Amino acid sequence: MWLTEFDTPVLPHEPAIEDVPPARDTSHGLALQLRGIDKSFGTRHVLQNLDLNVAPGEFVALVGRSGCGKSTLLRLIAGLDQPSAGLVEAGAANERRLMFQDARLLPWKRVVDNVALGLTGPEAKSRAMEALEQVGLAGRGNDWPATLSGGQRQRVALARALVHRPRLLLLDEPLGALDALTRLEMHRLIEQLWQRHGFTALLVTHDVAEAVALADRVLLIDRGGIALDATVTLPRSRSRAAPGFAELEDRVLRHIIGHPATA
Ligand SMILES: Nc1ncnc2c1ncn2[C@@H]1O[C@H](COP(=O)(O)OP(=O)(O)OP(=O)(O)O)[C@@H](O)[C@H]1O
Repeated sequence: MWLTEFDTPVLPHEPAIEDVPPARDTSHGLALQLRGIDKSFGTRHVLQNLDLNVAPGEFVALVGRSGCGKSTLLRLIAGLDQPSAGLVEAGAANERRLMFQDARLLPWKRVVDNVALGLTGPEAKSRAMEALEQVGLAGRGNDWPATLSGGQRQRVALARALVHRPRLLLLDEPLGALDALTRLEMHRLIEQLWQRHGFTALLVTHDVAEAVALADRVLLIDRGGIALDATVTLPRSRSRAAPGFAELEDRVLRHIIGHPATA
């Protein structure tokens, strides 16, 4: 499917992206609350009795072995699938946006029209242009998606999410297909946009260093639950060479391979 599942119309008189208030609390003061989540596919129990609280504006990374259920969890939070049991409270559906590893742009629409998808009213195009500017693609709005690099396409996908001013941005391996340098540039961009707009971010990644670089908390999913919830207090923006970075990365990696450090 080409369209994201979140292409909901936005009122034309809504303020520009810069005017967005920080992420609003749910009734619990949380951006996201999961209680007792079970998810099974037939006899395969992927998630079991999983609880999670995420505060507004937090940046949380989900890591874990392939097949541990990271994407399944993100899909439940996005509302694309339902848990077998348990409660998901993640705010209004039109305040959540999901970004995937592939940008899923419509090849027959120009870049700006891809970003404006789902917007209505006379300001739709200018808002889309503004979002493109924020991701460093001012001037590329009239180009076709096929003329963009992989990294640029992911920037467009980011602009397409941001133009809806999400309170919760769900990122499912969005940088997984990019080269190392482009990934680092995208880290910086995502961090800047998160700091500027105040949305809550949930990032699924295979790359523990990426998780440590970006997240306030790194969650390890294992055997259906959260096996590690590591708070990252390193100052931003983080360099892999910074004191403490490698130690934290190593700690998470050791948990993933099943040999947590004892000290
Ligand atoms: N629609 C589905 N039907 C049946 N099984 C599914 C479905 N979706 C996911 N699964 C299974 O659930 C488990 C978790 O899958 P999921 O995609 O969430 O893992 P993941 O941690 O995101 O993996 P990866 O890191 O490789 O992307 C896997 O065993 C997968 O085969």
